[in-house]
Amino acid sequence: MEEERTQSKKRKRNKPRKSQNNNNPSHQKNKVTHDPNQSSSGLAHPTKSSTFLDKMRARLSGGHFRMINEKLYTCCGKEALDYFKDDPALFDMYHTGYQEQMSHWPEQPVNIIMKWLKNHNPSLVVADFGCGDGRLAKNVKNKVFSFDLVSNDPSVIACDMSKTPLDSSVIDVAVFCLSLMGTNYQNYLKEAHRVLKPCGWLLIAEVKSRFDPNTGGADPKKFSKAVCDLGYSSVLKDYSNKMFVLLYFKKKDKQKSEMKEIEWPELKPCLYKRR
Ligand SMILES: C[S@@+](CC[C@H](N)C(=O)[O-])C[C@H]1O[C@@H](n2cnc3c(N)ncnc32)[C@H](O)[C@@H]1O
Repeated sequence: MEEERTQSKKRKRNKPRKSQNNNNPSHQKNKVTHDPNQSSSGLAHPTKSSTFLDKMRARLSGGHFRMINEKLYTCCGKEALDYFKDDPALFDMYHTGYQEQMSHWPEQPVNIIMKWLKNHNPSLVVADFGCGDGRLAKNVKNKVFSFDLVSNDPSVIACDMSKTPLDSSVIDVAVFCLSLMGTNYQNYLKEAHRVLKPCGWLLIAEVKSRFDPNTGGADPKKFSKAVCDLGYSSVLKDYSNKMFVLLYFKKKDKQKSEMKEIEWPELKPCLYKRR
């Protein structure tokens, strides 16, 4: 019972209250609010207090983002799916904060993956696992199946990416761009292996600190070995970017008939600091 109460407290801590959802335009649409900075002419004066309010709003929004981000890194895919099903507005809140964080990165990994695809045959069929706003699909000529926990766009398929609706061996390139978030991340890579054709590509972009053993991150060699044991060959590891690593694997042509137990290293959550 005590355990249950603690769990329930934890659940509450991991969820911003729905009524606090000031950042979601859909929640604001039908709301009439009184803004003390609004003059009788209806034009807002950029007063000191509006700057203060803006700062407070930004702080609240940043806090919500960090809370949702931590939740996604500390639960399995099924729980993450239920979390957003319960309140889809949290997904917009997460992505507003995520875009804010990414705006401070000198280079976005999704752009590198776009360039890679543009340098390869556009007939390659792509699956974007954890596609976010589906930017990859919108910027390449390839046929892209985009998956995420919530779909705000008809081109995005909402699902837990450990179980996509794709048939086996239909994909040429599987992309995970900063999306190995769940505690069961290995199930996402297994799903990618199932849907990839023999010799298909697996491209992984991940936050560098998650693969830095000096700061509590996983040993990249152990991660790479686990992926190879699943049935891939490592083709290239690119550590040149300050913020993220890019790992390129190819699915083996022939799979071993008996699979040995794979030792997956734990991937630490990527928690963003308050700015
Ligand atoms: C950090 S964002 C990156 C988005 C996009 N790939 C990019 O690079 O801009 C990670 C995305 O993975 C999604 N995600 C995490 N776990 C997932 C799961 N189990 N199934 C589907 N999507 C998932 C999140 O909802 C989020 O949109």
